[in-house]
Amino acid sequence: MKLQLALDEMPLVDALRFADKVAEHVDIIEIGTPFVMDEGMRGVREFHRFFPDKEILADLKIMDGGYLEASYAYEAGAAYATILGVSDNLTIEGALKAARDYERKLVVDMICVEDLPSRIAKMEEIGVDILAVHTGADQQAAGREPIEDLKVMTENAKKAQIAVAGGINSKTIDKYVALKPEIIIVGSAIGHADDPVAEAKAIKDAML
Ligand SMILES: O=C([C@H](O)CO)[C@H](O)[C@H](O)COP(=O)(O)O
Repeated sequence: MKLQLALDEMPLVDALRFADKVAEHVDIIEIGTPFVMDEGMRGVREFHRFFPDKEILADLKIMDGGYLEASYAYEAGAAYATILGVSDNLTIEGALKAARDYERKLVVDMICVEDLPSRIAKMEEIGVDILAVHTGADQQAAGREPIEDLKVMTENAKKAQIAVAGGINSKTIDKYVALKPEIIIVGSAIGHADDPVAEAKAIKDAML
């Protein structure tokens, strides 16, 4: 089980310093969507350069132009790029072709997918690598969390690896670990913690 640290809100230099502090507890470093919007692929390139031993994920949340946009992430050194599960199947197939051409992985973010079981089946038919259950920041603010969607995912996914994101922290980690996803994604709980190293360590320790 891998811990993915989502870096969403920091300027590049602050994010590099921050990641350096918590890196020993982290397996995948995510260049989050707001970060990518702010810095573009420079963020991906710099993290790949400074953290050659970590896998880098570019959270592009692709919605169109699957091959081209995923290629940007892989060219910059990302091991993973993300695409939205609500995208057209042709877009997902294009991004998956890019993943195969670059020998990297494609993560489908299932945020806002209404019929999870049927979309999971379609994504597995297309052959995507990883399916991510995700309760977004705005839904979190309305009191929602991803545990029920994760249960649906674990009951329905047959081949794809599973990731989960959405406000997970050291107090809630155990119930997510119990469902055995391959990747647990944590952003604000570590990024906003008084002691980010202790929070990252507590989360990673719960996964061991
Ligand atoms: O993907 C994310 C969100 O859409 C902002 O881009 C976050 O990186 C992801 O949800 C993890 O962050 P937390 O929910 O704060 O743990």
